[in-house]
Amino acid sequence: MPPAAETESSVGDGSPPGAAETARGLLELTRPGNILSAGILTFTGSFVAAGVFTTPYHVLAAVLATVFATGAGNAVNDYFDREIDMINRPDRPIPRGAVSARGALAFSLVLFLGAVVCAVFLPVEALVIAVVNLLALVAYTEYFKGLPGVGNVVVGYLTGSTFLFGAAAVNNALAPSVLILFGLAALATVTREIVKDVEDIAGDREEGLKTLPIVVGERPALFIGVSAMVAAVGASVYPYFNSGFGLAYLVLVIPADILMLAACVQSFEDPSAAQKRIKHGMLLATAAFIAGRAFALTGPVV
Ligand SMILES: CC(C)=CCC/C(C)=C/CC/C(C)=C/CC/C(C)=C/COC[C@H](O)COP(=O)(O)O
Ligand SMILES: CC(C)=CCC/C(C)=C/CC/C(C)=C/CC/C(C)=C/COP(=O)(O)OP(=O)(O)O
Ligand SMILES: [Mg+2]
Repeated sequence: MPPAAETESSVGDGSPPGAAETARGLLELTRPGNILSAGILTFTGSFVAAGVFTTPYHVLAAVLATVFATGAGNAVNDYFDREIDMINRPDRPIPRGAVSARGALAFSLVLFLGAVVCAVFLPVEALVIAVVNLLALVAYTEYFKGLPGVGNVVVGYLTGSTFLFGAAAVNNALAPSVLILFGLAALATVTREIVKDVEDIAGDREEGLKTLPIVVGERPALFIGVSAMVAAVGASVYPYFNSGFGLAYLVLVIPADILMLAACVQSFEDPSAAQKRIKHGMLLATAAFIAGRAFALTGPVV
């Protein structure tokens, strides 16, 4: 398999991409849907932890830091994954020649710098989370992704940490309602990451990665993933009964739970469709968190 272009980029006919193709490729490297979702998760963490914001500029800085960090993590992941993606995802910007490997790396470094610039304005507890997360994002692909289950847990922590980060920006990172949202997002993300590893097993095996499905087998790995999702679904009623989230939360989170559990069953036959359906359920659950806090039962959310 010819290596992805390191310094020069060229599209299908060998000609260099135009400026528009390169710009589209750079935007695509950030995975815009993910950076938007991640920013919403951080905002939700602040919203759940503080309700009406006493420090709106800290919330804005935290949301922007999350957007930059997520974009940087996605871009540097595609840089390190450029050989695997020649097999698994040839349509991505680097393997298709829209962006050179070196260009993607430089772009990710600029985004990492943007995250740091935003994070330095935050309270120290939020700054600590940002530093840990940025180091984890740089190290993920090279050091954690190829270790069975470890990479899945790292991505699960990073996703769930957005709630902690938003809450830390308003000096309330350890609110029980925030901690439960962290756990729900982390567990559900671990499940989706395992399903994605089953989907990507061919390219990962060719690159010598020891992902969970490669080490323990696809079905045992999926059973581990389903167990994590069952635990998350079971815990998803906690915010309604113990944190003061209103009925609007249940009305939205129950369909989300059903959708994600159904996707887990589907993952044994069609992991590609299943991982996408899990993501849809996650987005519906995010709406449940926001609605639950917005229409909270009388009294504070704890
Ligand atoms: C049981 C229950 C109620 C769970 C709630 C789960 C929840 C709200 C999860 C939040 C997930 C979410 C909206 C994540 C968006 C932010 C993000 C960047 C996630 C990390 O994604 C890593 C993934 O490998 C990227 O792959 P892809 O999505 O295919 O680009
Ligand atoms: C709160 C702060 C400051 C940071 C958090 C940033 C967030 C939300 C990170 C979420 C996880 C994330 C974006 C990880 C980046 C690496 C990544 C894309 C992992 C999954 O990649 P692969 O395992 O290679 O799978 P694909 O490339 O096929 O998606
Ligand atoms: Mg990748």
